[in-house]
Amino acid sequence: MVNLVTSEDRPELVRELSDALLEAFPAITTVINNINDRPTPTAVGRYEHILHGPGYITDHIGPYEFEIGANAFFQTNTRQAERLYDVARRYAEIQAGDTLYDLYCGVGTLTLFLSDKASNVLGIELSEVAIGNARQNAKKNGVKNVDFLQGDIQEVFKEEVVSRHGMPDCLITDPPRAGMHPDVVDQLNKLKVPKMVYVSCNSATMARDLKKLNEVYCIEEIQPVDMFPQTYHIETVARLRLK
Ligand SMILES: C[S@@+](CC[C@H](N)C(=O)[O-])C[C@H]1O[C@@H](n2cnc3c(N)ncnc32)[C@H](O)[C@@H]1O
Repeated sequence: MVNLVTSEDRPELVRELSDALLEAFPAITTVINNINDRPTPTAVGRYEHILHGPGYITDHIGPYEFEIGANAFFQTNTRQAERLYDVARRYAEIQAGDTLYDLYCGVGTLTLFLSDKASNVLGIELSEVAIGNARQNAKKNGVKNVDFLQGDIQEVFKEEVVSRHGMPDCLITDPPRAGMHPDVVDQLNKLKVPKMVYVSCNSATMARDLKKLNEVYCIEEIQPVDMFPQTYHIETVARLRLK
């Protein structure tokens, strides 16, 4: 996948560049143009044009195949991602009939990975592209016991959602580097989920959130996973249980 991020929407220029890239690198399967006309250094545009191919790539984690758009999150180290998800699965201790929530679910990776034993799984995610990919990924992998909600966790993860989808027996949270918004942490403390698994790529914000969650939950175990070899970055998984 090649994602051309431009500050202007100039189809005649990007088309020429896209054609040249496709000729020089025949292995490219899809080319996208994200138009970011805001003064921010981000690769996620306000909108995108698909210049070539389906607009997504596919990758595998465990037995599952995932479609991934340019604006959707996917773990960069696919081989280690399976190990990370194995730790999350071990910590979640899902029993037959369990209801599971997957907050910040991306393209539904953990949602599908943990769906086999659970009775139903709800994934919540901000990115429209990622949630579109997640729904498609569930269909593609024949997983029928999952549901996805698009929106900001802070807005969406409210009592109405719990009354509609059922009280979770276990909840996975895998927020971005900034960690969880304080309101989301408060909501988790209020909800009193029996088991929780917190996956994080930023130990500092995770420590901040765990300190608050520790008012209501015991932190039973923490396992680092080396997702970023040769760097000081580390992914961390924590197992929490209601006190
Ligand atoms: C670290 S990724 C985890 C994705 C997924 N669990 C995985 O392993 O592939 C964090 C995800 O949170 C989403 N996100 C960021 N802020 C959010 C918010 N306020 N509400 C909902 N989702 C959010 C991002 O789009 C991203 O997909």
